[in-house]
Amino acid sequence: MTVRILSIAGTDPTGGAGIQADLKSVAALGGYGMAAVTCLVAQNTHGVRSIHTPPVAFLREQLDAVSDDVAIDAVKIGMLGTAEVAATVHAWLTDQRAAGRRFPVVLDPVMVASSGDRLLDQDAEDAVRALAVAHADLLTPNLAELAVLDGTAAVPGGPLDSAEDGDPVEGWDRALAAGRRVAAHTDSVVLVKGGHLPGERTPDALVAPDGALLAEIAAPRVATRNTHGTGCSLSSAMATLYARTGAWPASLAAAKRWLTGALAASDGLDVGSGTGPVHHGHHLDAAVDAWLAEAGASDGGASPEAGRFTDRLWERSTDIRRQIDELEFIVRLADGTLPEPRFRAYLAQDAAYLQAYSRALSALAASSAPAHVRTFFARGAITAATEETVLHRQWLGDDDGQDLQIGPVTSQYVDFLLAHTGREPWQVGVAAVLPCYWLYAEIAATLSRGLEAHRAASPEQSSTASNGDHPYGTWLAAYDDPGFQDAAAACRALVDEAAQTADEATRRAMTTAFLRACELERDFFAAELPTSDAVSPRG
Ligand SMILES: Nc1ncnc2c1ncn2[C@@H]1O[C@H](COP(=O)(O)OP(=O)(O)OP(=O)(O)O)[C@@H](O)[C@H]1O
Ligand SMILES: Cc1ncc(CO)c(N)n1
Repeated sequence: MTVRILSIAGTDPTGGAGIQADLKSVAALGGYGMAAVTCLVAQNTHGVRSIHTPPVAFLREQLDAVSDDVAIDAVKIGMLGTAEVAATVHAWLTDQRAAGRRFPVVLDPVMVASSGDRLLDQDAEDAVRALAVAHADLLTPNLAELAVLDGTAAVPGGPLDSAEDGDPVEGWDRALAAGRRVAAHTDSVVLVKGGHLPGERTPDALVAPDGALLAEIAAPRVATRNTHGTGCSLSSAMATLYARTGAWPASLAAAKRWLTGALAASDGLDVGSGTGPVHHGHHLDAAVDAWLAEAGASDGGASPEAGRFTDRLWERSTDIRRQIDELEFIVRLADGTLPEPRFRAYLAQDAAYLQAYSRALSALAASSAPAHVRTFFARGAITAATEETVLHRQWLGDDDGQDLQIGPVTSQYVDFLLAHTGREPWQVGVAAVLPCYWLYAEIAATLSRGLEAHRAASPEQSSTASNGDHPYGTWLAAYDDPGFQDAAAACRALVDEAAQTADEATRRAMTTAFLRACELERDFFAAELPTSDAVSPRG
């Protein structure tokens, strides 16, 4: 059944936060969104300009108009602004309960905007606390709001003590402790959010009134400044998913997956010049593209000449790239905790892959592509066959790979490349090999951040060895090399050029080949490999 979710919140005319973000989030997660406005906020991605609060009697009329007519499956409460508004919502909820209408209530205790602007009167804090105690099932404060609810905003040892700077682990422990106190006091589940902690991780956790830790999720921090409205969006997502499932931990797991994708795709939006919004409907792009393609329209509805073809490829690969970033293999490769046999097994497959890859690039060098494209890939074929193989030999010893068992993903990827570079138009071939350059260049950047964190954690090593004592430091450094990054940028430019010479059907084949290659890159990292003796240790 489609769940009916009512948001009670303030507005954001730029659509990134407040009620506008709530409606988008509810729709993105398959719910039916409704909204009653508490106050109108003149704001944009730079901050709040002014706030207009209509008479609260009118808010009550809006709420009654909804509840007199529609069965509500969950309520999300956002910005309340004043004590009077909070009391009005409080009274409406009390009347709903008295009338026997029970629905879950998610309260996002909005107090300060991400721009730093205050969104709640000082004297309204008590009214919000009272609302939390009486009616909330889930509270979703950020660290600053948690400190206010906890009454420890300026207290040493409170949750804010190490926010933004300081030790993230210690800060997270303090936040969890404050979350437990607030959960007990309000008899609500509290979603403790680590978005404002320093460091590479953005942990989130659910704590119950009895102090139990119901769930903890350590998602990687998405490198973007576009975080406007993440709190609004997450709390609406939680209301929608809980109405569907009745389970907070499952709701959080699904909501975080969606939100991480929305953050990752936010750079594809061009909304405002400050702290931009997230792309709520990022997962819908593919469906719309498919409908348009069926209708005979051009890719994505945009004219083929508008923007770079590879920008759209990048956007379409957002989900796959996020899945790669979240792979245990990648996370542990970055922090150096990947077991060495697993790394060696991967490299052995990669060595086999590179030999075939070199043949695929040679096929492009022998294709009907323009001369400068053919020379680029002729050089690439040599590089793949030599430099990268040398790197592998450092790790795999003199093992020539004769008795190596080629894994199923390796053969899939190799077959895919050889088929697309030999038998398809050259434009499709260059799109098929692009992920091997571009995704690796991007992942290398992510991994080298892991390497830097590692170096920072063991400074005494970094002065003597260039890569600290990170076990895979030399390997990581090779892909972060400027030469490799340049080759990736050049390959991307050739794909853009290829797209300009291609007809619509070929462009579609290019997109399909690129996305398939991205999936194969993901599967290659994720493959379960036998850590067999066929891979002999380095001599
Ligand atoms: N850069 C990021 N990468 C990944 N997740 C993030 C990032 N920034 C915020 N989040 C996530 O977004 C959610 C909202 O967290 P945050 O603590 O930023 O809330 P907030 O301050 O209430 O948001 P708002 O900016 O809307 O006021 C959390 O799940 C948090 O982990
Ligand atoms: C209306 C509204 N609610 C919440 C926030 C917090 O991001 C905001 N900026 N605006």
